[in-house]
Amino acid sequence: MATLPLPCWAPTPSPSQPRWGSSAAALTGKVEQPEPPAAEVGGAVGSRRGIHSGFDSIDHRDGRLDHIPRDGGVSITWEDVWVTAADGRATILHGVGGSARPGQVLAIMGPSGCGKTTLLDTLAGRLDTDLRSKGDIRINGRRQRLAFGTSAYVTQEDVLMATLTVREAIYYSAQIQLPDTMLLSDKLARAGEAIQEMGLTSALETRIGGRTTKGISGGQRKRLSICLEILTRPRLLFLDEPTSGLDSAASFHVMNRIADLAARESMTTVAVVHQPCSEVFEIFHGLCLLACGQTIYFGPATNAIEFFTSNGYPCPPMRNIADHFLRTINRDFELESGVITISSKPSPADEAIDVLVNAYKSSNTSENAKKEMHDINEMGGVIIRRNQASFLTKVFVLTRRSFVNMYRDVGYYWLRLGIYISIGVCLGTIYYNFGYGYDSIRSRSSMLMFTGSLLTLMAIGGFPSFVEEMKVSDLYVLLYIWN
Ligand SMILES: Nc1ncnc2c1ncn2[C@@H]1O[C@H](COP(=O)(O)OP(=O)(O)OP(=O)(O)O)[C@@H](O)[C@H]1O
Repeated sequence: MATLPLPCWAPTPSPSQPRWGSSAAALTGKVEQPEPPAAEVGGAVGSRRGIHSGFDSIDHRDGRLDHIPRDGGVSITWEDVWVTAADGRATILHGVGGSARPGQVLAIMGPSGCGKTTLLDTLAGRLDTDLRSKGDIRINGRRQRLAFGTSAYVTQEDVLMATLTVREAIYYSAQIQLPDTMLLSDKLARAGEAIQEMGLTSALETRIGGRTTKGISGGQRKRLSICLEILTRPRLLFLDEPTSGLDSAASFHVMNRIADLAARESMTTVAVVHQPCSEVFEIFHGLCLLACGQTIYFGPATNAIEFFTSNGYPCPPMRNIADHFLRTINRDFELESGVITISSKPSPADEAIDVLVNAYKSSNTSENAKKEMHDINEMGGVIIRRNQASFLTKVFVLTRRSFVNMYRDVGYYWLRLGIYISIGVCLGTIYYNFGYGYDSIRSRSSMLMFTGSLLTLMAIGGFPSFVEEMKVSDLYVLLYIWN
């Protein structure tokens, strides 16, 4: 075999996976799908020890992964991605590009409305139907859909069942998401690990709560949402504002744990982040800075400040560099504050965006980013499909969860039961002993009519609970069917 330069995150050669097997497959267009060992597919806790032993050292700050697990992780590249509204009136993303590699955390930052969530949705393949995208998005060098269980997405809005406790939410989720080949004790152990990783031990027995009932705090809700998604140890994790609602210490711990997990499990993490504190910013390996749908900077997070300084926007002393980036390119409030007038020249932020976008296009950073994309695409890689819980397990666990939910919902279950019993007693009293004559036929029909209408009307009362459950179920649909 010809000696090719070894990219920094190439898998350690082994008899079961030759170093260049996947790469060669990508180049020839054939994908070799070696039958993975059962433990690896299932992702059992026991198997994770095996995976861990597959890599010795990971320096996750400079992104060099000297050894990665045999299931070589998932890289994603995107080039010249455009997103427009279906009616053609607005262009949200203007030809953005970038890449993310296993073990790394890529932060997408930018002012509000610049297209961060749209980019995340485009990469995750869950763009709104009223938006159109074009561009070249590749998973391990190929245009392909992600196999089951490969990716997870934590949405901005936490979709959780209000009546469950934190422990129940995680345990039910573990039973539904993890494969039947995994022992229940292993599933619970995996859930325990995720609970510890997200620092939820103290809130385990607290109800989640919702609009009407107070439950866990906003920060704990966010951590719970992340916890539910990392149970399967996805290869690709998309996070939309994982630190919103968290104080700076909690933000740091959550992001730090996600970065550790990414490094340990060779997980590729792409996160939309709003205004990180300096400690959190230091955790990011890569930074994708957007403004008005255009790339201001894409490259190592550590080099971003140098890029701003060399283009005339140095960070003032004692200012958080993430704040500095966002302040420099935020034009939203300039109109209101009178900086922009109809006749005036471009505002300072418009000017900065213009300078930085052009500077980035002609910079070495942009060249390096393109080279990196090319290298990643050349590398290829095998995506191992994961097993999921069987249909029967899902039905059983979801039914059980639904009963627990209804049983604890006083309005939905107990109040309705009380109403049914009272109406039953009334009807029984009114129609008691009405005999078997011709007259009783009319009485029976009117009673049946009344009971039928009542049940139909009462069913409408359960609609809000049904909507809540649908939201949670939608998430599962995304997780299980969309994948
Ligand atoms: N379905 C849509 N149709 C038309 N425009 C849309 C649609 N979805 C989003 N937009 C617009 O696209 C722009 C980018 O939206 P997006 O949600 O990606 O921004 P963002 O950077 O994530 O903002 P924030 O940080 O406030 O969440 C916004 O101006 C928004 O109004």
